[in-house]
Formats: sequence, structure tokens, C-alpha cells
Amino acid sequence: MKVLKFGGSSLADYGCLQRVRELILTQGSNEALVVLSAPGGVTDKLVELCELARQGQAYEAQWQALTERLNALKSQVEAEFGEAAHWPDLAALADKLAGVKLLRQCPDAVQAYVISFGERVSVALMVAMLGKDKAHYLDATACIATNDAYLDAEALLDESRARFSAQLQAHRAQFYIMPGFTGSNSAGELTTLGRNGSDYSAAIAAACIQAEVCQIWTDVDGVYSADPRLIKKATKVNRLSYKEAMELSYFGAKVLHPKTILPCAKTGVPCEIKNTHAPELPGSVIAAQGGGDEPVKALSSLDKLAMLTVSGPGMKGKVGMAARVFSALAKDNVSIVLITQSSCEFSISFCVHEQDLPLALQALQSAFELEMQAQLIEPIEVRRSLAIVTLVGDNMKSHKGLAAKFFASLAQAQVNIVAIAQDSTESAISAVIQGELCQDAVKVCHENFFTHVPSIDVFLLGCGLVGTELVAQLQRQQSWLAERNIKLNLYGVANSKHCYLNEQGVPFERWQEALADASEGFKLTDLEAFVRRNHLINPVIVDCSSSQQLADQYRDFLAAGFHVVAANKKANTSDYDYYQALKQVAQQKGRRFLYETNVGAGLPVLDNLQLLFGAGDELLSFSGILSGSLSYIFGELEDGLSLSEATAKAKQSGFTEPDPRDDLSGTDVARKLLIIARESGLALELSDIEVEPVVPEDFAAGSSVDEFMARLHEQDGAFADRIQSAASEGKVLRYVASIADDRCRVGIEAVERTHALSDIRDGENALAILSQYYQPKPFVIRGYGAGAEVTAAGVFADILKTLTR
Ligand SMILES: NC(=O)C1=CN([C@@H]2O[C@H](COP(=O)(O)OP(=O)(O)OC[C@H]3O[C@@H](n4cnc5c(N)ncnc54)[C@H](OP(=O)(O)O)[C@@H]3O)[C@@H](O)[C@H]2O)C=CC1
Ligand SMILES: N[C@@H](CC=O)C(=O)O
Repeated sequence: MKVLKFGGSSLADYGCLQRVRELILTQGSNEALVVLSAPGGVTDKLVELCELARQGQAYEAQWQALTERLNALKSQVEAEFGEAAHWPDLAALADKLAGVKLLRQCPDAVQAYVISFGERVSVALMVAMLGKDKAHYLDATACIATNDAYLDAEALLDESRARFSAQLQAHRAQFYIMPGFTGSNSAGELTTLGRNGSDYSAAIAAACIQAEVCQIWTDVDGVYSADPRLIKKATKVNRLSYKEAMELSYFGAKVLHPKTILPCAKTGVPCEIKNTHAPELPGSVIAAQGGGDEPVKALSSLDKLAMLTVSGPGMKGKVGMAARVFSALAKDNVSIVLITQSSCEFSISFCVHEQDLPLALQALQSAFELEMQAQLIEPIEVRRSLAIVTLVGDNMKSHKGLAAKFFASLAQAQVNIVAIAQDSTESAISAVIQGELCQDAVKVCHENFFTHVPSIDVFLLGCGLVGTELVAQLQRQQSWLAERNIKLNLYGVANSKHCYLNEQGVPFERWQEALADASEGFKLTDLEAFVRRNHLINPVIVDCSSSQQLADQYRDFLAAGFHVVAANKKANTSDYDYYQALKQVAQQKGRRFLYETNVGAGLPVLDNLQLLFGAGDELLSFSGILSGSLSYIFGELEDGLSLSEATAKAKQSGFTEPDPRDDLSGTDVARKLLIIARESGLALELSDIEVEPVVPEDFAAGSSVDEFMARLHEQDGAFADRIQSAASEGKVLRYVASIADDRCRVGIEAVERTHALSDIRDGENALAILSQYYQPKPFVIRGYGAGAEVTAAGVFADILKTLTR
């Protein structure tokens, strides 16, 4: 025989009742024992009425409304099925409430009687709907034997088994319909099994009759990998072990009452969670073997907790202290959710439900009064508003690194861990955290443990030449990314005046219009709020501006939990302390600071240097052409173009800096050389680089970019002479950067036509690195070192690197 249990949400109105009737009838000619909760909301209302009556307040109007609701259901059922419902005695219930109001007292036994009324109503209605020839009203008080706790009774399985057997034999029927939530003590008085105790009733029944299955019908598809109200991407878990289900329900999973599993586990009856509204879907099966290879099945969270710490010199090495702590709490019926003890035995910490905190404190203070007076025990420390996040999975024991991943995920969510606990079977690992961060913690942990598509959440600052090309590449590469199982979201774009953020992602087709319409400029606090609101776990700020003001904020970006990807060279060429600080804060925060495009645009220059020098190599000397624009300009000069014409063409081709004076002054090359020097271990400042500008410093100063470009032809003559004179010696001019003998220099050099650098033009860069390992022939990198496309591609590659640590 099967046991089927239907919860309150499945019985809320007449339509629901009909659906349940049909589901029962799908059993065909098979017998079934059906356990029913009260119609949705009825038990809560009865509890409220009891409380109002106990306080001597008016409850009558609400009572009236409740009885009207229930009587309306009864009339509907009787009219439809022509069968009189075996209606519970509402008048007796009204008398009880009146008595409570008169006495201003509500003994537990009375309360149990009142609040269990709804279940009897459900059963009366369902028996009438199924017909008395088929269905029998199975009296739960005659079947479930419990202890004397009227409001949170424990079932006595052996005695209940005998009672069930007798009752089923005495009343033969196809369907036994039994009210959930109730039993009776040895005196025959009605007891209740704790809130939502109907699941427990069903499990007890299933265990007692050794049912083939205990089906819990509810309003969700089964047990989820996390609370689906919190986590949109939560998925149904098909199969769990009893242990996994117990851990989950104990630590907050709402779908099952914690006490439900034990009777099933004891007798090996499988338990199945199914959705009344989608009965065709397979539910979640809970059985002896959880099955599946996944190490973590689900995660749950429990909030509104407080942690108490008992500590002091009197604790250390003293036998029986823990026992005294816990028996003091047990005496007052305080349930302990989680316990941890310091390894030096100096303190014991444990969590209780916040509602139990006053009782727990009082119990401990009176138990340790003398020790406290003697200062052997310190005043009990209390931390309120805590939560527990728990990972559950039987297979965790055979996998390494899960705890590390769990704690790293909590760190990623910026959550501080207050305490941790793991049971010795390694089926559950729990962290106590601040309650207000519980949702963040669950979201990040779920993303890391269950979402197998890693995501990168990009905010692009600077949408000029490089930034615009980057957006185009992000759009173009979406399917390439999807094939590689990567979700790359562009959530924000900003220029110097506007910042556009969109929780659905920036629309690729009209991002420029959206940005132009945005009213506010970029503020880090807005991005932080956005990330928090949307629970993003891999946010990346991409700087494709040349703004010093943004570069100065990288430390804050990293500290706020963003990765930083920079095409902008200004942070790495700020003072050396800042350059160092950025690396440190990135390391501390577990975030990446990536800037491959700072030197050689898309060429893999800095990655290679970091690999070489990170593996113990040492730089001996360096020489190369580091400027795409100057490589282009000097090549064009060789072909007969003037300096002003060549510069205009370089600018048009996207090789120059936003302000071409940065190139012609040698500053941009000096920045790149400084970065190479720093990456090689030299603690230099920008002022340490000797710079020979292409055009005199005073010529470049004080005008706008347009004015400068308009006047540049004034330098054409002098430059033509220089080219001419080099040519007469069979040489060409190149803008060369070098590090040799602790001297860093950038400037114009006349090189033989046979020299390797004479060939470098058209925007190409070339770098020759002579090192301990690479000598006498240098390690050489060559390729296009400027231009929107290669630079954006380099930025793109850096963005992808944020997925790896
Ligand atoms: N071109 C190349 O080959 C390479 C370039 N780079 C680097 O890439 C960066 C971008 O170059 P490029 O695209 O040519 O520059 P652009 O001048 O074309 O674009 C710069 C962008 O940055 C924006 N911006 C400026 N200040 C801010 C701010 N405070 N907040 C947000 N956005 C801001 C500008 O906004 P607005 O339009 O409102 O002024 C503009 O959108 C530079 O640092 C450059 O050195 C690196 C390697 C190679
Ligand atoms: N303006 C720069 C662009 C890359 O950093 C150059 O000319 O190389």
C-alpha cells in the first residue's frame, strides 16, 4: 500500500480538493492510506484565535469568518457529491475558545485540540468526495501513539504499528483517509506533532504499515538544489539519501518537516516529493542510497539564529563542562542548532533559534552562576542575527577541496565566517555567517557549486576607439563563448559623462544611444550597488579610457571585489608604491588585475615576461620598438610622407593615443618601457626614463589636439632633413626603447638597413629580451602593436583570464 500526504496548499479551496480527489483516484483499485493537512491557512488562523482568546481579546468575528469558509466548502462538497460530510463538532470547538477567553489561559491539551481541527475538516470533506463505500475516515488518535508533549509530540513507533494494524483490519476500505498532525498519548488524549507535522504523520503511517512508498504531495516539484524562491537557477534533485534529506530539512530546506525522514529511514520506506499541480513530473525520491556522482546535492540556509559562547579559564580541561552547558539548555527545552568548540577547550559556541535566546541565556546564567562569580566563566557572549549556510552531499567525503571551495565562495560573497561545523560522516558542512549576508552567500555558493556555466560580468569604462571595438567583439563572440560554456554579460558602459547600466545586459544593437541617454556619470558606488542587487559573482571593470582619474581608483575597484582589466597604462605608470599596492590588494582580494595591452597591444608581451621572471629568469637588457604609431609614422616618413601627413594617417588608423602628443612626446613609449622595467623587477619611476621627444617639448605644449595637429606641419622641414641625413648614411630612423646597464631610454635612433629594427614599420612592434636564459640570442616578440582591433582582442583575452586564478 502507498501512503499519500497532501499539504495545506494542495487543499486550499474546492478546486484544490477536487484535484486531490482525482490524484487519489489514480491509484485505481489499489489501496492507499491518505494523510491530509488542514486547508491552507486554517491552522494559522486557529493558532491566532487561540492566542486572541487567551489574551481575552475579541476573536469572534474571525471565528465566524473561518467557520463560514469551512461551511461553504462543506455545502459545495455535499451539493456536488450528495454525501453528507462527517463534520467535526464546530460547536465544541467554539466552547473551547470561549473557555480559553474566560480563563485567559490555554492549556497545551486544549490548544492541541483547537489547532488540529483543520485536518479533521479536510478528512471529512475528502471522505464525502470519495464516497463512504470507498473511503474510511481513519482516526489518527486511534493510530498514532505519542509521548505526552501535546504540542510537539514524538511518535512511539512500535505501539503505533500495532494500533495501525488493528485499525486497518477493523475497517476494510480502499482508501484510508487520516488527519495529519495528530496522535494521542497513553491516556488517549489528543496530541499534535509540531507545526507542519502532517509530513511526520505520513512518515509514521508509512513506517507502521511498511508502505511501498510515502508520497508527499506539495506545491513544488521536489527538493531543490537551493530555495527556488531565492535562486532562480535552482534545479530539482532527483534522488537523495535519507541522511542528505535530514541534513537539508534540519538546516532550513522547507519542503520537508525535519522529523519526517527518520521513520522512513528506520524502516527503509522510500519517500517521494511530488507536485500536486504537475503530477506527471517525476518528483524527488529519498531512499537509503542517494545515488548520483555529484559531491554536493543541495545547499540550504537557516536564519534568525543567535550564537552563544561560554568561555573562561574554568572550561579548560574540566571534565563535564560541555555536558553541563547542554543539560542546562535541555532542561529548558532549548534546541541547539549547531555546536563548535575551540581546540584548546577554552570555549564552546553554539547556535540557537533567536526566539529561544532569552531562555538559553537564563538557563546558562543560572547553571554557571557560581563559576561566573568566581570569574572562572566569563559573561556569556551573544551574537545575534546570524544564519547558517550548509552544503549537503553524501559524496562530499570522497572529494577533496570542497570545503576550500565553500569558504572561497563565502569570501567571494564578501561574507565573514563566524564559525564552522562539519559532521564526521562529511555529509554536511556548515558555516555560521551574518544573517543579512545569507542570500548573497547562498547565491554565490549555488553559482559556484551548481551552475556549470561560469559567468563574467563586464562593466566597460571608456567607449572610444578601443572600447567600441571591444563591444563589437563581445557581440560577435557570443556564440563562440556559448560553445565554450562561458556566459559573458556586458552589464554597463560608460564614457566621461554618462554611465548606462542594465540588469538585462546592455543591448548590443543600441548601446550607444542608451549610453547617450543615460543621465549620470560613472560612480563606483553605483556599480557596487548593481553588483550587490544582482548578486554578480565575477564582476570586471574594464578600463578602455586614458583617464588618470579612473586609474587612480583601481585600488578601490579591486578592494570592492571587482577584477580590473586595463588598456589604460596610467595606473601602472603612476608612482611605484601605487603599482605595488595594486598587485597586493588584488592578491588579498582574490581578484585579477590584468593589463596585457599596456605593452604591444594584443601581443603577449607581459604574460611572457611574467612567466619568465616568475620562474627565476633575469633581464640583462632590452631593446625594441614599442610604439605602433611611431612604427607606422617612421615607416611612412621613409616612404616620403611628411611628419604631419604620417601622423594624421596614424591617428586615422587608430594607432595613436587619444592625444597624439603622448606618442610624439615619447611619453607613451616611456610608459611602456617603465612597465617592462617594473615587471622585470626594477623599482623605477616614470621620471627615471630618459626621453627624447619626436617633436620639441615646447612645441607640443599648451594647445588642443586639433590645434596641435593643424600646426604639426611646422615640424615637417626639420624632420625631413633628419631623415635625409640618415638616408645619406644608408640608415633609417626608428623610435627605439632600451634598457641596458640600469639605464632606460626612449628616443630616435638611426639604424643600418641591415639592422633587425629597420624592418619594423606599418604599426608593428618588436621586442628583443636578453636574459639569463635567453642569451646570446634574445627572446623576440614581433607583431602589430597598436590598432583598435588587436587591442580590443587583447582586452578580450584578459577578460577571459578572470575565470582563472
Ligand atoms: N589605440 C591603441 O592601439 C591602443 C590603445 N591603448 C589604450 O587604450 C585606451 C583607449 O584608447 P582609445 O580607445 O584610442 O581612446 P579614445 O579617446 O578613443 O576613448 C577614450 C574613452 O574613454 C572615455 N573616458 C575618458 N575619461 C573617462 C572617465 N573618467 N570615465 C569613463 N570614461 C572616460 C572617453 O569618454 P568621452 O568620449 O566622453 O571623452 C572615451 O569614451 C588608452 O588608454 C590607450 O592608451 C592601449 C593599447 C593600444
Ligand atoms: N599609441 C600607442 C597605442 C598602443 O598603446 C602606440 O602607438 O603604440
